[in-house]
Amino acid sequence: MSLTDRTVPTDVALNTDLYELTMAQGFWESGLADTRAVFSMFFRENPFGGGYAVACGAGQVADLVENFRFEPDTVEYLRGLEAPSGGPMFKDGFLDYLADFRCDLDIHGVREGDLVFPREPLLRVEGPIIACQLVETALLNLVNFQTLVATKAARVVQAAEGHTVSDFGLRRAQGPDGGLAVARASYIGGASSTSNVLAGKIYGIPVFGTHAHSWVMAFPSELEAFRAFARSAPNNCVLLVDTYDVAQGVENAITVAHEMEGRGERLAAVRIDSGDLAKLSKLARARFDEEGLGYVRISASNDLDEYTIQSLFAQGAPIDSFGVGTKLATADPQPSLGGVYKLSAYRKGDEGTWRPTMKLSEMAYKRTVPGVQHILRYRDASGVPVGDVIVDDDWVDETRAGRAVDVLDVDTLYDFGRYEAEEVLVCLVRDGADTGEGGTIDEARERCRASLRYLDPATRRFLNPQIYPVALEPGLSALRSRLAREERELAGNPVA
Ligand SMILES: Nc1ncnc2c1ncn2[C@@H]1O[C@H](COP(=O)(O)OP(=O)(O)OP(=O)(O)O)[C@@H](O)[C@H]1O
Ligand SMILES: O=P(O)(O)OC[C@H]1O[C@H](OP(=O)(O)OP(=O)(O)O)[C@H](O)[C@@H]1O
Ligand SMILES: O=C(O)c1cccnc1
Repeated sequence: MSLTDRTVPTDVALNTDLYELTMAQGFWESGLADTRAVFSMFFRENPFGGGYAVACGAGQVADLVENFRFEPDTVEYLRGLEAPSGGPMFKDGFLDYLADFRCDLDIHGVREGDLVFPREPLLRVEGPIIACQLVETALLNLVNFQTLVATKAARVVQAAEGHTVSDFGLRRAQGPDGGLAVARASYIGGASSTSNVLAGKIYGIPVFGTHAHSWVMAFPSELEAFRAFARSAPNNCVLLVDTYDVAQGVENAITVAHEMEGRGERLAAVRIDSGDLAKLSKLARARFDEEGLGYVRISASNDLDEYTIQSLFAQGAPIDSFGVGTKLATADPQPSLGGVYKLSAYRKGDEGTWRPTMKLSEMAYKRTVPGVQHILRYRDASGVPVGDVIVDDDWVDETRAGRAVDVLDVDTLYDFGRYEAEEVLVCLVRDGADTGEGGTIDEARERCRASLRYLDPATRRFLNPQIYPVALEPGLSALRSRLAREERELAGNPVA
């Protein structure tokens, strides 16, 4: 695998499921390739039972689209594929088409670091249906995982109450690409640094590290190990004090801290990686303070997540920073966001208007939202978001401005008329080219911080958070009900 300045592998066009190519060949052969389509990428539930998700991945969408090419060696690989019942999988004419293919799409998306809620379009992809279909898997792959991890990171950072969090997850991440995505998404979600040096080089994320137990075990005694580390890394000295016994480890760190002071240096911190982190951090804090070493910080690690960190502070643990690995990198306990990509409108030939489409599932919960959707976020006078409304400009009910109908329950109505609204989606890609609206990861990180600061604490809390209103503009809601009725009638089941 080659790693470049993006997380997506170089051959982005093949970073897909086979069926996208099979369908693309079908669209090409049926003369449908240029039918205009709109797809919406969304998820149905906030991850981790929380009240929000942090959008992440949109900043890399333009890069993906601009590099979406079928290079000659890729085309030759596809030419060599055999269908299960014999013969070539792909036709020569289609492969010639792919060789000249340009991903001529317009893509709108929720900016990285912005909050996003169930059923609203995280991405809206518009263009020839063949191009929309070909990018499906790669877009989901890019946005699903990073949104999940950015949300996890935001929760961990929220629990850390202003104390720093470092991503330590590379060793437990889902492969090298997964580790990079974790570092990037964690940083956007609010982590201050990563132990992943490649992520530091590629994305400019600050890197941070201490030392392992093996360092201590490689010396005849812990004190000698600490002394050698302090000599070798005096400006970056964090000593791991739990290899044998934390109380003794702290005493050894105190000895070394005093020796460092004699050389005009400072011990930065100690790290505790096992045992009762509340009890041991209090012990360490008390001893450093008694020794006039109040500047030595206390760092903790060991299978941490938002709940353990919250509990540690509830116990009064004087911990200054956290290293969080496994549970961040694997988005424990929810391994996937479950984001999907659904056709929401299409337009044939030179038709001037879109035909909205929806998927009517047996479960109302799985019913999609039709149309060319965008999101209005309403805020109260102090900037707190009070609700999001999904709008299709072609289906607005002018008589009910500011009103909205809950996305899951048509009997729940909202009136946002007295609030200010802002557009949530930005145009990331226009005619296949980067608009520059994706922004930098530092901007995304700041956006996430600000968004969470404004979010109602009732929606932000971990336990039984208040559901943030996501609604449809009344015209779009009426359209959705009509399409559902028509689809049921077509299926011969008008009352279901
Ligand atoms: N005071 C505490 N309150 C709540 N959870 C804690 C506290 N101290 C530690 N934990 C968490 O409890 C879990 C288990 O801790 P424990 O001391 O058993 O570590 P361990 O993994 O068994 O130790 P080792 O790393 O030596 O194998 C970890 O997730 C740790 O973060
Ligand atoms: O606990 P995490 O959140 O995953 O953070 C990363 C862990 O990785 C390191 O130890 P490693 O797992 O290699 O060994 P250990 O568990 O025996 O300390 C480090 O000491 C952390 O405990
Ligand atoms: O630098 C550290 O302390 C570190 C990095 C990765 C995993 N565990 C610890």
